[in-house]
Amino acid sequence: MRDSDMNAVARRLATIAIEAGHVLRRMERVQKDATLKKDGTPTTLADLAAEELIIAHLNEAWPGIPVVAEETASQVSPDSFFFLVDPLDGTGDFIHGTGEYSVNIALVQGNRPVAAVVAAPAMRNIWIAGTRAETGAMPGKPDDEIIWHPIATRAAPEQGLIALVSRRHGDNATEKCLSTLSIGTRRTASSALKFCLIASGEADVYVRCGPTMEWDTAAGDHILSCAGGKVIGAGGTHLTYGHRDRDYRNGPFAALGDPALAPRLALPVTC
Ligand SMILES: Nc1ncnc2c1ncn2[C@@H]1O[C@H](COP(=O)(O)O)[C@@H](OP(=O)(O)O)[C@H]1O
Ligand SMILES: [Mg+2]
Repeated sequence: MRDSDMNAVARRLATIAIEAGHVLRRMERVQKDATLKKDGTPTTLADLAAEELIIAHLNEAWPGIPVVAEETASQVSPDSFFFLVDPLDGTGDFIHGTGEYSVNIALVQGNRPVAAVVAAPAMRNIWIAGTRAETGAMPGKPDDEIIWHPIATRAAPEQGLIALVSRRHGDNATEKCLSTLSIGTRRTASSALKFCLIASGEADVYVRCGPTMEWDTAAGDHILSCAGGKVIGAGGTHLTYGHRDRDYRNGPFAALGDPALAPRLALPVTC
């Protein structure tokens, strides 16, 4: 695949995420019974239904590219290209009805994402990136045309940064890290929406020192990076993907709208 194709790939990923989003919306009122996985996070029949649909569509569109998806990750190995899929990021929010859940799909080449979609079906928003980052309103029907608008991050203000924090998962290391920045406002948000809000210039920083998985971050990382931001791990380097050896766990990271904030942060090396 060529670089120039990635915007087309992102649009195709959007149609798949929208269809999965329609499945999730239909199941919102009826499928809230959760089972807890080994890591203590919940999963529902809706996670499984959306994942099955996404894998089928990805296999049809790009046969031969492995799909590493949250609920079935152990059955697949990454290759030079592979997809990372979270069919329902923010399952807790899906269950509790806040609407702040998302469908995340990223195409990874080597160890970095090259095309991505984050769709928030209940909020009716969608974000994509190939080589450029764009947003649109989620259509009522999967085939309806989307009007895409370019997005960009904002320069960090000297004082009064807007920080996004997880609604459900906080920890002391994250708080310590945030205390080194001049945070003016804290807003809670769930799932990969946090990356997209920063990519759209609505917030400045999201620090996460507690556990997350590669499928939670790859799509948001790429959208934010294409919008002018950066997602860094300890040492200020980009996050990398495809680490089957560590069961696709991320280390601590910070998502920044303005990469100039990076030297002000001291992330711990492990979660
Ligand atoms: N103990 C843990 N181990 C691994 N991942 C965890 C975790 N606690 C939370 N997460 C991740 O955090 C995500 C939710 O993020 P947020 O708190 O920002 O909404 C979950 O997404 P899922 O709902 O897809 O499982 C899950 O992947
Ligand atoms: Mg999930």
